[in-house]
Amino acid sequence: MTEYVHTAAAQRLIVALDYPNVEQARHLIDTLQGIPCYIKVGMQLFYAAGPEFVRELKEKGYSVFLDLKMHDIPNTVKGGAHSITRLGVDMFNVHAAGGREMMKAAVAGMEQALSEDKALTRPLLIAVTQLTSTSQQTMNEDIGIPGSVEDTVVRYARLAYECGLDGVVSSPLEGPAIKAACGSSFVTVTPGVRPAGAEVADQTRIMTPGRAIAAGNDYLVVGRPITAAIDPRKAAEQIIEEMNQYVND
Ligand SMILES: O=c1ccn([C@@H]2O[C@H](COP(=O)(O)O)[C@@H](O)[C@H]2O)c(=O)[nH]1
Repeated sequence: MTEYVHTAAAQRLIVALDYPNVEQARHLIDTLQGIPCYIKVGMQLFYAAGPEFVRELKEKGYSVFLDLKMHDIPNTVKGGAHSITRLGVDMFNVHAAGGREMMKAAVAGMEQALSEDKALTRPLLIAVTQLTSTSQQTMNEDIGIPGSVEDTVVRYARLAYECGLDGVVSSPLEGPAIKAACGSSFVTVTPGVRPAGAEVADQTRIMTPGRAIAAGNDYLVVGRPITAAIDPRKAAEQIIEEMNQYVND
């Protein structure tokens, strides 16, 4: 089989399968066949389809980000991290707002699963900082966190780093500040990506695919600009081409 033309860029695109059922999700997967992108399964699809669909994606050879954003007491998150790691996903997440003990418990749950089953590969465990739909005003006035979004995101990133996590979810705008604070190998996974002219919808902290990669972010999460496009494959390929201009193969 010939290798996909922009493999290095495609492997840094995470396509969000935000669908209500497996039929629609499978249809998109078929449409994207041959593109070596990451696939993200979030709450909508996981609550409808469960772990079986995650296993199906793994059997098809995809790298899978299970985006369940755990945020609960440490003991519960430890158990959740254990179960998720046993599923064999490549990336999963918790909310940094759950705090130090909760994030350490997530690491412990993951490590327990890895010690029980040596066939498992260690997933990336990342922490959500401030949702990309959250504006400066919302964070200050509704949520009640003072200061700038960037400072809050970096504070959460530092805490996640101290707890042994591999990286964070943030908007692409905060990527450079996170890397400066936590080091270049601390992974940034960035939703809030919109090609020029695309509908912004509920996202508030956004960047184009090219600028997000040029800013040094590791993975770009893209949902509706692909899933809601008239031609999703073409939309994905255009995004990958734009990313590719800033990726060193
Ligand atoms: O801060 C966050 C954390 C997660 N997401 C998820 O990423 C995708 C983005 O989808 P779009 O359609 O491209 O907006 C979606 O699955 C979110 O749950 C996020 O947007 N922001």
